[in-house]
Amino acid sequence: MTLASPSPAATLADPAAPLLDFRNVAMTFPNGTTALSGVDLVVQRGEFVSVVGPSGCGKSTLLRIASGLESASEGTATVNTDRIGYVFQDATLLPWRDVRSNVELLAELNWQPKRVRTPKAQWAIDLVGLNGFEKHLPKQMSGGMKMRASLARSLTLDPELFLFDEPFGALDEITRERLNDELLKIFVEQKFGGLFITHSVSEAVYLSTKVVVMSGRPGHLVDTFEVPFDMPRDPEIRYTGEFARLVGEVSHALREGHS
Ligand SMILES: Nc1ncnc2c1ncn2[C@@H]1O[C@H](COP(=O)(O)OP(=O)(O)OP(=O)(O)O)[C@@H](O)[C@H]1O
Repeated sequence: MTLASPSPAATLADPAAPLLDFRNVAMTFPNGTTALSGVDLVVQRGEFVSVVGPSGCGKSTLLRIASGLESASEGTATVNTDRIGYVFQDATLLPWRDVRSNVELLAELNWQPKRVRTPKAQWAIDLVGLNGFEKHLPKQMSGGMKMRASLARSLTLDPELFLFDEPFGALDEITRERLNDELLKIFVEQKFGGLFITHSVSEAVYLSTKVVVMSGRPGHLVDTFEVPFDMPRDPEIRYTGEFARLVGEVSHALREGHS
């Protein structure tokens, strides 16, 4: 699903400030479960940060706090924009709407007039490679196409901060790699800040400018890796020794943080 944030925990107006700035963020739910503790995390404009960590360590909770859907129980969670895109693993398109009207949905809910939202939706449809499929219903689309439509729906709001909760987790390997390349192309063009949750270390390294590794619950950051490969990223980088080495280092940190 794609969302525009209602209102993040705190917002600043300073354009030089990081898009997202978490300091010592902790989250304990009313039932006593502590999902996060002492999380410090910054996402700057033009940074693509992936988070990897064991199941249940609080990754989705982190995104929900960033989006304003949850409030941190301790620390400060500052988001320096109200233009937030949110893409979930499930594309959650409305089954009775075709691609075009699904993509227009958020703009419609944001009261954008049709003369503005229709060309904007077409721009987003073109950007994600769904040109020619505007009249297709979700039941006529593959998982990859639905995810493209979900991305396009969020792009209509020109997000400055894009939150991704395992968007490609349910897709086959080839479709996932293709969508990774398309997302990177959009990232390079649109220059948003990205916060991307994934269980795939190689996906994290391929997409990101920075990979952070979380410990088991309560989740906190145990390691950060700067990714040295240039943007736009050459797909062939995936098959190099340098790439494999970095994937190995992140996987090792993940295992250490888990034990
Ligand atoms: N609303 C809630 N109330 C109580 N506990 C919750 C709530 N939401 C999440 N939790 C718990 O907080 C912990 C972190 O959940 P979260 O979904 O953030 O983890 P995750 O790292 O995204 O997991 P996964 O990788 O399996 O998707 C889990 O133990 C989960 O059961």
